[in-house]
Amino acid sequence: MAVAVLAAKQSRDPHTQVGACIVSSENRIVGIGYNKMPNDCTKAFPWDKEAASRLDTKYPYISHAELNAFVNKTVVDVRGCRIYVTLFPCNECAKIIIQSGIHEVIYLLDKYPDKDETRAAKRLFENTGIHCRKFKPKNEKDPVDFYSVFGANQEQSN
Ligand SMILES: O=c1ccn([C@H]2C[C@H](O)[C@@H](COP(=O)(O)O)O2)c(=O)[nH]1
Repeated sequence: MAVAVLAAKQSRDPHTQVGACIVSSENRIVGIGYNKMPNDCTKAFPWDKEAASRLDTKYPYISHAELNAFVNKTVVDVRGCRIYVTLFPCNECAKIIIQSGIHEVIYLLDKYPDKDETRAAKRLFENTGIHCRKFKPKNEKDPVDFYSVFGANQEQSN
């Protein structure tokens, strides 16, 4: 999860930085990603959350952290791997996780539990038997500030 947090810090999304790290059954990191605009689109698209038209917001354009971790993978097959994500995956990312054969999702924060995208993702994971668990730092002295990507007090709210 520390690697996913570090990846999230690369994101230019001013509101929510997300990191993802795919790990093999032999505990090797095989893919890292963060939420970003697609290559060569960095300057052309807005980071706004709201606008008169959804087409003028960031949402239709962002390439999500999980997709980028999958695209960046260093192995042919990620079947049997687990994925560490700083944010509970949306339904589109859930589909990528399922289709790629990843069998476990470890998330840091479930920031949007009431969004349809999150609820659909949970249904997808439940139906496919993909195990999801919230990441728990091993102890308070852990040198990584896992929640720094979300700002203060996010840990308590979930
Ligand atoms: O599974 C997911 C869901 C979302 N993201 C990214 C997409 C956006 O850049 C942010 C969410 O922005 P908000 O301003 O918090 O709505 O998270 C992702 O990478 N993976």
